[in-house]
Amino acid sequence: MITATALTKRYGQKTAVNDITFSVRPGQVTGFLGPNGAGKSTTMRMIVGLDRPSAGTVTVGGKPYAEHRAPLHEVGALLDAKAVHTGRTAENHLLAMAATHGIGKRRVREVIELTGLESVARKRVGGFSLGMGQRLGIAAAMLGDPSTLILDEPVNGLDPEGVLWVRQFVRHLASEGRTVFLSSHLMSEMAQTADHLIVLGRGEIIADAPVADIIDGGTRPRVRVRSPHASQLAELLAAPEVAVLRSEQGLLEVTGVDAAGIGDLAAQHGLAIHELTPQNASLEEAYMALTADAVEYRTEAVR
Ligand SMILES: Nc1ncnc2c1ncn2[C@@H]1O[C@H](COP(=O)(O)OP(=O)(O)OP(=O)(O)O)[C@@H](O)[C@H]1O
Repeated sequence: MITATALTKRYGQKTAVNDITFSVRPGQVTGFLGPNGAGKSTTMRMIVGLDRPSAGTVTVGGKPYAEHRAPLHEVGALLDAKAVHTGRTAENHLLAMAATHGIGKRRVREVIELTGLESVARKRVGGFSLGMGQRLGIAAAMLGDPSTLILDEPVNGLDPEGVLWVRQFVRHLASEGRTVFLSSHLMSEMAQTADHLIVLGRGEIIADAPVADIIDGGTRPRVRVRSPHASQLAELLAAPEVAVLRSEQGLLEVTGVDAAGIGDLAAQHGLAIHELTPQNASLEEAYMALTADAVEYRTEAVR
């Protein structure tokens, strides 16, 4: 369990994290989202004691990170996967880390197996692919068999197989009752991996809710309608609460009426319909709507 209370971090004039209060609960995967510069990494660094809060507190398992006698058993973190001594082999890197924390060789072998690094364990980390580096970072985070895992962008740059592996791995960790807190910019991945989301914008919390609630709350259901009478149908659908978008000849994207309503209306007027598909709301859309006011660098639409 991670508990942040009125947590604030200022760098000179810049307030990176502004008075945020949240909990990350055990037994589920909590995603941490937000535009670039929103304060995610700063928050994660404060959780593991790498940055000191300017105000407020953050605890893991009831205590600030630094007050745990064996912090690696409490929290495992992957914050910068590239921050590994490149001349060492993966195994030696893990053995060195284990030794400084009183962790035995057996656990090193276990985490190597757990993260699928057996075949490359004796190779130098300098020659590792990004995916292998991420696995090694996760192996290091797992060394102390911690009850809380904090992973900053664990799927960054991974191929689809690596992404799937991370997803299954973190879901498994949560199912064991651990607290899993991870950040990512990949919305579709987050939608499949996380149970709960905390969304940050300009250092403040803009959403803290189950994934399903965020998706439902941020988007209105849409229906895709294909008809040779699209124009006529669009006129019939016109109402203050209805939005009809014409993206191409014969195709309408309708919000404000469900598929049954559209189908019935078309039938009443004898209009043929060739397609009537309710569109699934996506986390990406909900996220864009939520963070529209919080992005530092807005891009113009590509024309
Ligand atoms: N050491 C520092 N000194 C000064 N400003 C900093 C420092 N670290 C972070 N910042 C600023 O604090 C803000 C939050 O940065 P942070 O890296 O936490 O954001 P983030 O949400 O992790 O972004 P990204 O998605 O780009 O990784 C940014 O405006 C950043 O420039």
